[in-house]
Amino acid sequence: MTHETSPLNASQPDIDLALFGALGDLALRKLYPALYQLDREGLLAESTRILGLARQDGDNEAFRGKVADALKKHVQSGEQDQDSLERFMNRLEYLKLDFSSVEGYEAIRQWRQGARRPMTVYLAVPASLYGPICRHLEDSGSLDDDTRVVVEKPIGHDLASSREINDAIGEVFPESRIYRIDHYLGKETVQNLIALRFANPLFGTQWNQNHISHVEITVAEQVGIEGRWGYFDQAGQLRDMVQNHLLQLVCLIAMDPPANLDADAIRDEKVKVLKALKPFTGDDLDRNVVRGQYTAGTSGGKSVPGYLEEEGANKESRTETFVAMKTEVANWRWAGVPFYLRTGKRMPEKLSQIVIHFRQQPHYIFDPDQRGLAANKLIIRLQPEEGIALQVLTKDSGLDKGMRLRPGPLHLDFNSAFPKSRIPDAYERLLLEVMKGHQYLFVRRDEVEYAWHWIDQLIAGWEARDTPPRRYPAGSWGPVASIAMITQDGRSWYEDY
Ligand SMILES: NC(=O)C1=CN([C@@H]2O[C@H](COP(=O)(O)OP(=O)(O)OC[C@H]3O[C@@H](n4cnc5c(N)ncnc54)[C@H](OP(=O)(O)O)[C@@H]3O)[C@@H](O)[C@H]2O)C=CC1
Ligand SMILES: O=C1O[C@H](COP(=O)(O)O)[C@@H](O)[C@H](O)[C@H]1O
Repeated sequence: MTHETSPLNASQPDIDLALFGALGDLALRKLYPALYQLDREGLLAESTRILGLARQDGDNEAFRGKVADALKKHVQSGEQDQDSLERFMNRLEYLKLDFSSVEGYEAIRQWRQGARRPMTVYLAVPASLYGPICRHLEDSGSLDDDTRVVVEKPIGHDLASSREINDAIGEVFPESRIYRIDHYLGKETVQNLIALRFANPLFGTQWNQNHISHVEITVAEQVGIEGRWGYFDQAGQLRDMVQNHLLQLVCLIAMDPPANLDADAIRDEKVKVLKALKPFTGDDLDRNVVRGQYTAGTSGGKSVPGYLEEEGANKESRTETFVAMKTEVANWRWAGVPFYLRTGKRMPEKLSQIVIHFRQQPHYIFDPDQRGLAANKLIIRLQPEEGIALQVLTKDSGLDKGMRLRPGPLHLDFNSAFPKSRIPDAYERLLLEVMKGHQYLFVRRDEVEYAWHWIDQLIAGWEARDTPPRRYPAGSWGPVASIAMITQDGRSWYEDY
């Protein structure tokens, strides 16, 4: 191992990886860097091979050149060492293939001939190809009984299309060998939610409507749509971010304790949360959901175009780039506790955090002027830096202060608290878990479908109203209405960044 302490559990699952969409954005920007890091950490078996499949002309050498360029760009220079790079490059092979036709798949069967290790097939391609690729793999005799398939989000556009895609994959693979990625589940702090909630009685006993007044989730992105107009305009922020990432965060915060850490025990509890999400009805939608679209503004000190001026834009588009909502998990634990969610593109900074607001003490004995001081908050920061802070009230120090209170954090910054361990990227964790055959960080079919069911009713309400999104300038925290939505409840978005 070339690195100090690996936060990933050291073992080397021996697999072959067939990567469809091998020259696409996701592969180049996320998957090779993650695989390289696993290799560098000593977590890929010596015999593991990686077959890149794409439709561009090319051979192994040209392919390795492209991957090397991607690693140069996307791996920190201090983490690029010659031995690891060379070892990684030697694992790579290339096959030119048109995925939509069974012709050519025979080459995958040949590649696998004689290999004893199981194959993982990673589909980094549009979801419309998931079914055809699985079918062609099966028909060409390229699959074994232990082949696993990894699919990316979004699975479909709504409940009906996600069912079709899941059916098509399910004709070839049983659920136990399907790994649906939601990369937020691979983020270190997201996994820490499980440890935090279920390993610490301090929180476990307080985690309900008796002690928590409300929950906030912000997933703010500084980027715009990064040249992905074609995809994004069909999706919008609700489908792109809320249907998957934000709802997964809601599930992990709201779920009841699973009986154990088995994948299905956890996923059963998450499904119960999705089923308990209150649907939006009638005026609820106007009051409790805000859609926004960014206009020209400033991002990172530079002028940036509005959504409708992005390359390839349809000037009439009403697609939302921002959503804020107030929702509720209607069950025994959470009844009456609002969950405020917001996510948007072109916000002032990249910031993902969950804030759990605890209730005030029932009887207050301090200076009445200080009554407004906020009660305890637990701030769980996913990015940019990962950490957990508990906002507590303590006595202000000094002889002349009497019993004055002062809010301050009890703070756990993962980078400084555990300086020896590098925090792995979400894709490293997820790829390793697939290779090990662990499904607990992957989304089960019924989770995807209940999430779509809830999103579909929200979209149907929007469509029935046909109101345009509210505008917000790039570089702002979204439409003013999203601030009004929370202030009307006497609260505000937590802004002590
Ligand atoms: N990029 C990201 O950050 C994220 C992506 N995802 C998901 O990951 C998947 C891949 O996304 P992304 O990498 O961005 O997409 P890209 O379009 O960048 O990559 C897809 C790749 O698949 C290839 N491809 C498409 N059709 C065929 C075909 N019939 N035969 C052979 N090759 C084909 C494309 O080739 P060609 O270039 O020749 O068209 C392209 O290289 C999608 O499902 C996306 O929703 C999920 C989360 C984030
Ligand atoms: O899945 C997606 O996620 C990214 C945001 O991911 P993050 O890890 O950078 O927070 C988002 O930009 C993209 O539109 C979406 O498809």
